[in-house]
Amino acid sequence: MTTTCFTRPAFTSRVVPVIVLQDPAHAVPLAHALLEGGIDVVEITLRSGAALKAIEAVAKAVPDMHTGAGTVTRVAEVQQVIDAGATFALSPGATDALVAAVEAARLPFIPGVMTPGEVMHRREQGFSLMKLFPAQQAGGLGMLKALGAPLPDVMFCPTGGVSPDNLKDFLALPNVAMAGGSWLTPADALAAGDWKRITRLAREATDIAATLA
Ligand SMILES: O=C(O)C(=O)C[C@H](O)[C@H](O)COP(=O)(O)O
Repeated sequence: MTTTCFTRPAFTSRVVPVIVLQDPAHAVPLAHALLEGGIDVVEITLRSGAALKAIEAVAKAVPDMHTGAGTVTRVAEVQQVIDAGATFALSPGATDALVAAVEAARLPFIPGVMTPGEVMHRREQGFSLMKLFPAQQAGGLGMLKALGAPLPDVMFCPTGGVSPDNLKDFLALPNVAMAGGSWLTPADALAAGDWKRITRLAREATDIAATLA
């Protein structure tokens, strides 16, 4: 068992916002808006130049938020996100070098997978929770049901094509721990500082998840 794999994340939300921030000043108000909507985890992706500063801001100013770094695809990024204050990392895929780096750094990590072979490879390395990406394009609900038959001990966070319309179906599957998506933090809402809209989107998602509790 790797020491970095997730068995059960510390956060309670079954919905993970996948966030691309262009302005680090948006990070803290966004985190508060999500918390107000019942979401206590963020995946701040390294898909913008503001990402590390945003991670640092939330980690310092919003202790109730579990701050994850997303789109961690390079070994050098592991220490960068740790230094910024991320408490865990996620990736759209994974490499053995990246797994070795998070293992050495003891950073909890959710690797991305898309095929049964990749799932078996990461399970062999001790991971029991994996990001199915791109979830919808990879087969969505049917793919998860198919994976669950031979590999029932692996849990997934489907990401990619998840929306309020299919969120309940994903979360209802026995091998889905939580689901991620960008719909919770629309770029226009971030740009406008429309934090009430962000809270509404979060509450909508957490209410959907609560129907399955
Ligand atoms: O950046 C990463 O590390 C990724 O894993 C990609 C994101 O998860 C998807 O781009 C989210 O997809 P949507 O929710 O359909 O917008």
